[in-house]
Amino acid sequence: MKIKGRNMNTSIVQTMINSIDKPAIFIDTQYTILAVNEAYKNTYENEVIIGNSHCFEISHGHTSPCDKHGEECPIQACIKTERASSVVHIHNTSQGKTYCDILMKPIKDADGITTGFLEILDRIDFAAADSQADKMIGSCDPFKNMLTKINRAAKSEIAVLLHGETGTGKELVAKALHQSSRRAEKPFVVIECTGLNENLFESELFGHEKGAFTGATHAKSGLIEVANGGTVFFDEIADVPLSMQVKLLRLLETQCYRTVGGLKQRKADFRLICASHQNLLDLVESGQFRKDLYYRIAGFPISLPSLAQRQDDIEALVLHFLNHTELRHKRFSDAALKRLSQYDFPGNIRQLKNIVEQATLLADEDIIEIQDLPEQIFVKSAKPQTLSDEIVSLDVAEERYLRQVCESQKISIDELADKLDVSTRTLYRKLQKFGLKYE
Ligand SMILES: Nc1ncnc2c1ncn2[C@@H]1O[C@H](COP(=O)(O)OP(=O)(O)OP(=O)(O)O)[C@@H](O)[C@H]1O
Repeated sequence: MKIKGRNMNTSIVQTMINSIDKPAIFIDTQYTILAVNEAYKNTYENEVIIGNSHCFEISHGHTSPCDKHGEECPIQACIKTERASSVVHIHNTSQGKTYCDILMKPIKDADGITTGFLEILDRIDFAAADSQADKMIGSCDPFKNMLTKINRAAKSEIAVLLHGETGTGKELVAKALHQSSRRAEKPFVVIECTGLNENLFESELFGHEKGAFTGATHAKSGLIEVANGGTVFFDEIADVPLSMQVKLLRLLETQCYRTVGGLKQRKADFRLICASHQNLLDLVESGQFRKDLYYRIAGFPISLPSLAQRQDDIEALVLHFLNHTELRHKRFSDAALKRLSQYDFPGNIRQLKNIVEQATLLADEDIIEIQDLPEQIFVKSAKPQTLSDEIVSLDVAEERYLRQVCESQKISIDELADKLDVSTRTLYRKLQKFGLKYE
């Protein structure tokens, strides 16, 4: 990328910045702010001095660029790829630490030389790095990647398909999508697809007229009508019976429906979000889910990471759930937190929440120790260990592998050391280092 110093028409840039309805700045290649709009100034407490302040000083209170503080710098990505780049950062705004979806665009002159970068901010209000009521909590990379997708999808009407193991937060994400959308003031309606037979599904969805079937003593509105103008969340969409899938497809394609026993066509107006813990493409392959319906609902697929992929977030989530108990003055000991971070949580965030609630009740003292954790933590999970895409240090990989071996092997410690190709003494030393026991 060809880069030029600070030699450009700042009044043109200022006019461009002023026309942007989100907080925006123009910065030169040395991170100095050369133009700023009112929305940006109002976002931060730190005062912007044109030609003097650096972006990282205003947004983070740092004295050097973000990549020197363990965060990705979107300017570096722009320089590398010569294209716009985006990243999710936590900024110190006038409302405290706030997630922001940052879009960075290189600005070139007539000769194709980059004269600086346009930074546009989009606040993400539905998430926080540390405990805040009614927010999604987390800060690890898989969580931040998910936030970007949620934030982008929320701005459009596209049909979103959420895929994640049970308890990973699919309903919470669906609510965040709704609350960040233009439909936020309208209803958010959940349709639990599990256990609904064909008749029930149709009358729940579309409503029924008086006398439409035995027991229909009065007319009843369907959930599609209740959701008018808002969002409908179909939870566990894979459980919709095949015979009903075609009716659902017709509703989505035509946005029209009839109540059970009714003749009049009604117009539906809702944004569609679906969720499944199963891989729908596998179900399409095996003929259990209609391909046409799949492509209709999977406009924008979002995968939710399991808690095992979010080990760095466990402590923040523990504190968050603790804050929501009546015994919020209690604290988890370091050892108890470490034990929690070693467990792989087949029930994901919901299970962690339950465990925190149980442990606060079980602990007689204000400090919650390992022995206060519920027994399930000490029972080997049936979930097979697989290699994830996450890159961890060799030290962490060694710890995880040893933990897995300790839980699964029944041979003597000498035999185990032999198989691991270390001396028994070395094995004991490693077990001690990671706080593991081989029994
Ligand atoms: N990032 C998060 N921060 C804080 N709480 C969370 C987060 N994600 C999920 N939770 C909480 O975890 C619990 C489970 O979340 P939710 O019901 O949304 O999961 P789910 O994937 O829809 O579960 P299921 O597949 O069983 O329907 C809820 O109490 C929710 O508030």
